[in-house]
Amino acid sequence: MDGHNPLVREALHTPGRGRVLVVDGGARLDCALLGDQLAQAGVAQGWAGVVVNGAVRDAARLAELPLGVLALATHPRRSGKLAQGERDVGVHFAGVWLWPGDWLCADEDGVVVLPGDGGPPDHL
Ligand SMILES: O=C([O-])CC(=O)C(=O)O
Ligand SMILES: [Mg+2]
Repeated sequence: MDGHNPLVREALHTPGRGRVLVVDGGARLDCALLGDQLAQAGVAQGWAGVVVNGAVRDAARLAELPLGVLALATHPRRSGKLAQGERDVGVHFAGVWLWPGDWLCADEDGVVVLPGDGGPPDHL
């Protein structure tokens, strides 16, 4: 999504049903794709967590919310507001593919991915 977060906003305003939102921000560290307002919306919609391959902001407030948030870094600058990017697709970062339907187990040390039934297409 290259520094723009409207798709994150859109996702977190839909029912989470206990799921984790995975956001591939291309490891950009110069703007925040998530902050306390979007995280609060995610809590209200029943999301369990957000994993961001990029940066977040409002870190002190994020830490107080009942939402698991993992990111590469914090950065105070808000992201752009163009509706760029894709939703409900596989993403590849940190050497791992993640697919819709995979299970994520996370703690303070990191994330383990367990394959779900969404799976990669046969050609991968
Ligand atoms: O508005 C944004 O782009 C991110 C943010 O600070 C928030 O969600 O509170
Ligand atoms: Mg904010």
